[in-house]
Amino acid sequence: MDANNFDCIVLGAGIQGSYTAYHLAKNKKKTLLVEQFVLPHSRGSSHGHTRIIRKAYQQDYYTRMMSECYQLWAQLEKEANVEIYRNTGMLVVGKEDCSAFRSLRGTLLRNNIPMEVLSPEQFASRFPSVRLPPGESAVIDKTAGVLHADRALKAIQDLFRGLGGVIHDGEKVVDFTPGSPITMTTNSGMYHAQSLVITAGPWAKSVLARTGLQLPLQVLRINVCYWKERIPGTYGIGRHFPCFIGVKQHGAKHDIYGLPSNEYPGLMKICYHSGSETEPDERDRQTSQEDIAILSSFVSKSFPGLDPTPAVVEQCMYTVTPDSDFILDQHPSHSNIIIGAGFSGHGFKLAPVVGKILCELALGKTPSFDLSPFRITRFQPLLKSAL
Ligand SMILES: Cc1cc2nc3c(=O)[nH]c(=O)nc-3n(C[C@H](O)[C@H](O)[C@H](O)COP(=O)(O)OP(=O)(O)OC[C@H]3O[C@@H](n4cnc5c(N)ncnc54)[C@H](O)[C@@H]3O)c2cc1C
Ligand SMILES: O=C(O)[C@@H]1CCCCN1
Repeated sequence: MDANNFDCIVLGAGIQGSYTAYHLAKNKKKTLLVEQFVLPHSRGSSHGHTRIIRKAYQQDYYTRMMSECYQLWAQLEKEANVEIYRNTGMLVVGKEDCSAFRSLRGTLLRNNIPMEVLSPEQFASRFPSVRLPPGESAVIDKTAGVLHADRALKAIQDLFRGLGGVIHDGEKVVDFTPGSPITMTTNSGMYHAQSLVITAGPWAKSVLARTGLQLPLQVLRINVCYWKERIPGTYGIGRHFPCFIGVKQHGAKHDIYGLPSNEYPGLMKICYHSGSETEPDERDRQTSQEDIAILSSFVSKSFPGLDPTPAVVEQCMYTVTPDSDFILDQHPSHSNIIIGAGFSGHGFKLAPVVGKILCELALGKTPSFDLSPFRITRFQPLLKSAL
């Protein structure tokens, strides 16, 4: 078999593409994973030390997918012999009359997820360093915690290589011709494969536009802010401080979320679940600070033990769909082109199952989960191309 012929090519080595490639290699498929940047890199959506993992979701289908994700993350830890998940629990705080807050709590209850409902008195005694605004309620998702993201990405790529998978990094896909096989051209070679999985993160829209498919994806630049503890360790992972999601608190349009201080000692990560629109290659030209102003006000009201000016600001990108649900589907005109896109700022924890589903689609197997929430046809009225 020619060295440039593969069963499957995966375009994009973020967490979704890397997990897909791993599942394909486990299925004994000759797989090429192509990445435009030299690995590891910090120009997409999967870099950084930490991500939240949780079962608390508004929709049952994500909570159900998470059960298998926890098993697959544990399997990765075992196979790679690295710690990836750390249980911390996660506080969900919001108003009783907020439907998103009630849905999160309802999903936990309905699915028998280990959880706790805290009265304002219990909250004050358990979390004296956090102010719960009057009229707000809190629950804890006890399954939640922190994923060590950079470590996870490296681990899955190493395992993929160990299974005989091929990674070409620093190689940008510049063109591909649908067909059987598909022909893919990069800035340094030409390859053929029976199927192609596109997991291009913020570049998905422009990559797919080459096939005439215009997906309603919006790329947002996210300021990843770290805030200095006045007394180091107050909100520390070592003191079992949990992750949190503040559901539209203090009138904010979007959620605010945080992770205990860990990767940068004495600094707690608190971010806004939205940002400013950008082109992925222009990320650093976007300098809006609107979200930081919202966060500063939130920190001074709710986290009195933090200095309300961020000590470190890093950047990352979300690729969001109109309904914040993922796109996991076949290309409408080319069934051997599979699309994983639009992870809308919450896809990392789900990557083990996303990778499994994309692998199943690439191999023409029946997917293990109901994909109706993730189908491209839900955007039919928005799509410009003829499906
Ligand atoms: C600040 C922030 C906080 C987040 N918090 C959480 C969280 O707490 N929990 C959670 O579960 N999720 C979270 N997420 C979301 C999660 O990180 C993303 O959903 C996930 O990383 C998306 O991965 P991806 O593989 O789709 O994209 P990416 O990581 O961007 O990967 C796509 C890759 O494709 C490559 N590529 C693109 N075009 C080409 C080309 N033409 N040729 C070759 N390569 C190409 C890119 O270079 C890139 O490496 C967060 C995201 C951000 C930004
Ligand atoms: O996926 C998550 O768990 C977080 C929740 C808050 C926003 C960012 N993503």
